[in-house]
Amino acid sequence: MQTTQYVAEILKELNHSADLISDEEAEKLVNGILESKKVFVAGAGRSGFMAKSFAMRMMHMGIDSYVIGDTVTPNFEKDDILIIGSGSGETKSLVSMAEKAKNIGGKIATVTIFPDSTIGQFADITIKLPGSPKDQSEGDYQTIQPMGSLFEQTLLLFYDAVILRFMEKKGLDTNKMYGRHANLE
Ligand SMILES: O=C([C@H](O)CO)[C@H](O)[C@H](O)COP(=O)(O)O
Repeated sequence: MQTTQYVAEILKELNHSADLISDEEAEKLVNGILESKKVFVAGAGRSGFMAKSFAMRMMHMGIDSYVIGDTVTPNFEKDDILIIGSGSGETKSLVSMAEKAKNIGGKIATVTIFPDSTIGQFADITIKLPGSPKDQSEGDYQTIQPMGSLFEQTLLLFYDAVILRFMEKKGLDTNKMYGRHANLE
């Protein structure tokens, strides 16, 4: 198959994924962000790249958003929300982070393929995305892509859709947001 045909196949998979996401669950995340003082995002590997993109757009909207692991990330407190994107819901560093955040008392949200996973059990808000985990022997979802690629792409699209929903609720537009974009790059 040619590369562009693979692009078309990936888009077909993503189109199908979009139909399987719950708006009710998504709205809980939007409201959770709205009600929180600071917003922390976390994810490992490729899921972590999507989290960084999400944090950047939240910053553009004027939200106090931070990526776990960055040097300037402050302390997590009771009024804050931690959003963990993890296909498997079992990535060890994220499990212990979720446990710690739970003990501190803030809100935990997770975007995952497996709501019953260990991270899912710590979460107050769970958004289930379709896809296959990185160890494809642990899922039966059909995808032509390796490991968790479909989940990770869906995660980025989902985060971008949450941004659009948030912009709609707050009456924000791209020009207002661009005013906050880094001007020393
Ligand atoms: O980087 C990743 C890998 O390439 C899988 O496709 C994962 O995003 C990383 O290992 C985190 O895994 P999950 O927590 O299960 O998303």
